[in-house]
Amino acid sequence: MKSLLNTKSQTCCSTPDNVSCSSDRIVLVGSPNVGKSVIFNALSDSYAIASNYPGTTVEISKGDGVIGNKKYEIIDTPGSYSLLPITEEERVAQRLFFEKASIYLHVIDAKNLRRMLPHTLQLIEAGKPLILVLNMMDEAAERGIRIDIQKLEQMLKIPVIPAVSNKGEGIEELKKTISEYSSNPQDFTIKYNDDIENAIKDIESNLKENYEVSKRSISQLLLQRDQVAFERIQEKGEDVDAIKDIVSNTENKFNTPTNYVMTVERQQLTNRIVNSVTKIKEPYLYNNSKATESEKYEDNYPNLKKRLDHLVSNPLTGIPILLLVLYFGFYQFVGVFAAGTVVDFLEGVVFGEHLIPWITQNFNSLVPYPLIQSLIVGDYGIVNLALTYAIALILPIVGAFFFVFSIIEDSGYLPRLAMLIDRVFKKIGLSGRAVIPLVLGFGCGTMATMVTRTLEKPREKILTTLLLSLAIPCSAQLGVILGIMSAKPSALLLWVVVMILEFLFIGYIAAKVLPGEKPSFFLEIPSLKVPKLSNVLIKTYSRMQWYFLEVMPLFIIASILIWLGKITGIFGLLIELLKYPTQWIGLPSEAADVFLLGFFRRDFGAAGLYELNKTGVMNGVDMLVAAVTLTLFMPCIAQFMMTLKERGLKIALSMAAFIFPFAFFVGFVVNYIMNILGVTL
Ligand SMILES: Nc1nc2c(ncn2[C@@H]2O[C@H](COP(=O)(O)OP(=O)(O)OP(=O)(O)O)[C@@H](O)[C@H]2O)c(=O)[nH]1
Ligand SMILES: [Mg+2]
Repeated sequence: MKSLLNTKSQTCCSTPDNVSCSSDRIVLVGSPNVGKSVIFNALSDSYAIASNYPGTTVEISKGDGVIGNKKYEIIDTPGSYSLLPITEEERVAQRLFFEKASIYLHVIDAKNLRRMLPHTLQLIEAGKPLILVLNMMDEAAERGIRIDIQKLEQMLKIPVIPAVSNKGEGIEELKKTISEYSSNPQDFTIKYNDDIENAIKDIESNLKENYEVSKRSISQLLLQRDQVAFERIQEKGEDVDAIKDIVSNTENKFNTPTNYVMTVERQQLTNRIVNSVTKIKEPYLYNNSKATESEKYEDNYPNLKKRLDHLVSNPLTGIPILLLVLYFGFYQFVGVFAAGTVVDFLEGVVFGEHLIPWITQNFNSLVPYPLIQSLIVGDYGIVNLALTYAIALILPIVGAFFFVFSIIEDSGYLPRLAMLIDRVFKKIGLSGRAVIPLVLGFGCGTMATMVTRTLEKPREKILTTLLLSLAIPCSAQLGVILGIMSAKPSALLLWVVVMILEFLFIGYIAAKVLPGEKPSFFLEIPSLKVPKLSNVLIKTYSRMQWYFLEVMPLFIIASILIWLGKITGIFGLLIELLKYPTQWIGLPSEAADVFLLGFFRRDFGAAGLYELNKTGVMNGVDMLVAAVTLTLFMPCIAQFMMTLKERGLKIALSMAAFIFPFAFFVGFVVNYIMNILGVTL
């Protein structure tokens, strides 16, 4: 699967003369949502999505950048809180830690120094060439926090650069510091208690090989039973058993896990540093010495934002606001405007009246072979099906969705929505964290399946992947369904109700059946921000580009497969077979075509439904049943491949085996109930 992000990499040969050819690396690390991707974008020639919610970056992205007159490979990593990873994407960042890098940039949020500095201390101890970027200085200032940068530099013995990276402030200074950086390993150590120190020394003396990080630092990781560190020393052929003995002996000396003991001591040192370098301005100072750090900040949060924050987070006002966002953002803008007005114009006028007749005519006169003609310009040919659907139908809908989604994500609304929904989600075995991949699923299920990496527990990942495959329609499908059914609002409403019930029902049952640990909910809540138009546009563009590159080849492959299926007769046979379940759920047999298309892509099927609707063979109830069945249907090929990649063959196949009969079963039940009640729509 292609990376979500552009990874342009040039060879040294293409470097201009005045730029030295080097493979030096700059690695950006730090907690989620501190601005790493914004800085990556400023330093490199590539683009990584930057959003106002934690866990935007789930894969490493690479780009090249010229700083001073030297060329660097720049690497953006998923957020990680410390050197000890918990989630999968933190592990991604950690693996890189054992590789060579010329410079590490630790990006932290200046208003959360106390929480983020322990990670800096770990990086310094690892002997990595390090620059500390104190980002979000504007928000720190807003809360009355003053940081003495020079003093912090002296205490840590590394360069510290204050920045407001989304406004470009501090970037030039950062570049200058990078180009002047002379990588002297720092002689900075945190002194732990004697038992820990002795264990560290013992482990160090057992490590015979050379590493890219200090032995002291590896020993500390081993002492905390870090998996990646153990993998690393095993690869190098060290005496793992002897080291494990030291680790267990040390653990026996404490009542609490070694990891905890060390974290507390590191935090104490951090507190001493933070107390001596920061000042909170008087008017902002919270007059309660027992208040926690976050409570103090809470009090310093500007008033308007605080009120708005309260409105969106409190269920009484939050739920109506959510409904308004859904109605205007998704129904009106994506459904009515993009899937209705824009698609009608593009598909009906631009493609239908001009482009397709023109291409067909010219092609047919140039290539007089009917077989080839049907492949290229036939009803299901590449031009009619792949190009028209991908460009005139799907692209505007996906674009509109990502435009709205980018505004929402940039404002910081998503994590608040996660908090709001957490309680309901607990009942279906999920945590509020799952809101982000699930909402993203309304855009593109493939992308969303990848984002399930940000979830903590395997069980929650499986559940979310299943719900994404089963119950969440992607924007292309949603757009088409909204477009068709907006003519029959009651059918649309019923469709929404059936989907919600089914989502909750499957979630509830799956949560009961699936073994595994339940998720805890911990999500950092970023500040509310006014979304920046340029940021929203560039994000929408980059996601559309990704979607387009992902979709286009699949559409073309699907067209070819359909063509092959048609000329070999396999297609006809499959349609005949599919007619049984189709009729069983009360639909006209023509709908079998739609379901077969749905095999190739779910939105493809929805587009088929759109065509079928135009012929007028289906009534309101039929449309409802078809839309329900199709939404539940197997996801598109791309999403299936991603599920396979993220969850493995066994789980992906089990999901598929469940989804197919289940979709028809629900279609049957809906049709049955409608008939019994004598509903006409
Ligand atoms: N106020 C303010 N906002 C910033 C600053 N730098 C970045 N942001 C915003 O903070 C949010 C997070 O930025 P990202 O670059 O996505 O953060 P990240 O560290 O890559 O996050 P993950 O990929 O989730 O780990 C975005 O909305 C940025 O526009 C800053 O200096 N000040
Ligand atoms: Mg990022």
